[in-house]
Amino acid sequence: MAHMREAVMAALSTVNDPELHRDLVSLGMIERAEVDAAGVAHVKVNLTTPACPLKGQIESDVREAVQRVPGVQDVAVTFGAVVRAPAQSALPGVKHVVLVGSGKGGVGKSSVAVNIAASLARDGARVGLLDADVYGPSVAHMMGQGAAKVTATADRKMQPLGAHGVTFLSMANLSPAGQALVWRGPMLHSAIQQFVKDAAWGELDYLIVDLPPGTGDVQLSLTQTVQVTGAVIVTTPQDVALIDAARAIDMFRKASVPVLGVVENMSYFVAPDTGVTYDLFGRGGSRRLGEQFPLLGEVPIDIDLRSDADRGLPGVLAHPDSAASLALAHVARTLAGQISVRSLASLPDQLTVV
Ligand SMILES: Nc1ncnc2c1ncn2[C@@H]1O[C@H](COP(=O)(O)OP(=O)(O)OP(=O)(O)O)[C@@H](O)[C@H]1O
Repeated sequence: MAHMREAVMAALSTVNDPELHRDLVSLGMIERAEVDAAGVAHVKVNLTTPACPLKGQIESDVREAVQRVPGVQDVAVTFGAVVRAPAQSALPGVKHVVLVGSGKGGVGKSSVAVNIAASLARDGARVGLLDADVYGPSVAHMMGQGAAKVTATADRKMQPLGAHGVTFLSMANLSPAGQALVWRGPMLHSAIQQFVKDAAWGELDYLIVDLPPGTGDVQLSLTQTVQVTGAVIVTTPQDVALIDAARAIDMFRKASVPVLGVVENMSYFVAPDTGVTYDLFGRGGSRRLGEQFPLLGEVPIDIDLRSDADRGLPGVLAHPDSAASLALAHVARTLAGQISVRSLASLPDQLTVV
C-alpha cells in the first residue's frame, strides 16, 4: 500500500493550516498516513497546540482532500499536539512565557490569567501560572489554594503548587495571609528572578504570568529576566481604561515584547432574568486600540465568574457553558494559535516530524 500512502501524503500536501498558511506536510504535522486493507485512510495530525482553535476546520479539510484519493473508502482522522518551542526557549523546560498585563487595576486581569491557564490545561497543554502581581496576589485564592504553603525541593528550589491541572506559584503562598507586601526595587527584582528561575516549574508548554497592573518595575524585571513570547493586554471597554491599556502596550513595545492580543473584559452584560444585553462600558471599545492587535475575545460581566473566583474555581471549569466561559476558552485558544503563528513565522521550508 506504499503507493496509496504516497497518494495520501500528496493529498495532504494540498491542505493548508488555516492560521499558518503552510501545508500540513511541510509543517511536519503528519505523524501517520496509512491506508488499510479495507481502504480506510488513517491520518494522524500533530497540531502545534492542543488548544488549536481551528481543529474542526483542519479535520474537515483533511477528510475532504484524502477522500478524493482513488481507492480510499473512508478517512479516520486522529489528533495529537506538540507545542513548538521558539528558536530560543524561555527557560529550560519552559517553551513559552506569556505575560498578562493591564493598564489599570480591577479590570479582571487575574481572572483572565487564571481562566486562560485552566482552559489551556483542560485542552491538554502543560501549563504553569506565576502570580507576579506581588502587590495584590490573588491567583492563589482564585485557584482555591489561598492557605497552601510553598515547600522546597531537595535541590532547594521552590516547589510550585498544583490545582485544576495548572502548576502555579504565588507570593500569597509564601507570606502569612493578610500581611501587606512592601517591596523596594532591587528586592522586587530578585524576588521575580527567584520566582521564574529558582522554582521547579518542570516541563511546560506555557507559563502564564499575571503581572501587577500598570507599567512598573515588575514588568521591566520580567522582560529582563526571561525570553518572553509575548503579552496579552486585558482592558475594559471604556475610554479611561483604554488610555491606560495603550500605555501598557507602549511599554511592551519599548521592551520589544510582542503584544499577542487584547482581551476586552466586562464587555457587556446579559440580564439573566430578561435576556436583555447592556453594553455597560461601551462594548467593542478596545477595537480602537488599533487594528494591529488581535482582539482575543469579549468577555461579558458574569455573576458566576465572580462567585466561582471567590470560591477558588476557574469559571471555565465550574460553568463551562456560560457565555463568559466560552469567551474565555476562545481567548485561550486564539492566544495559543497566535503563539503557534509566532513560533513558526521564521521556519525553514521543510520540517521533520517531531
Ligand atoms: N467578566 C467578569 N464578570 C464578573 N466579575 C468579574 C469579571 N472579571 C473579573 N471579575 C471580578 O472583578 C474583580 C476584579 O478582578 P481581578 O482581580 O481579576 O482584576 P485585576 O485586574 O487582576 O485586579 P488587580 O488590579 O487587583 O490585579 C474580582 O472580584 C473578579 O471576580
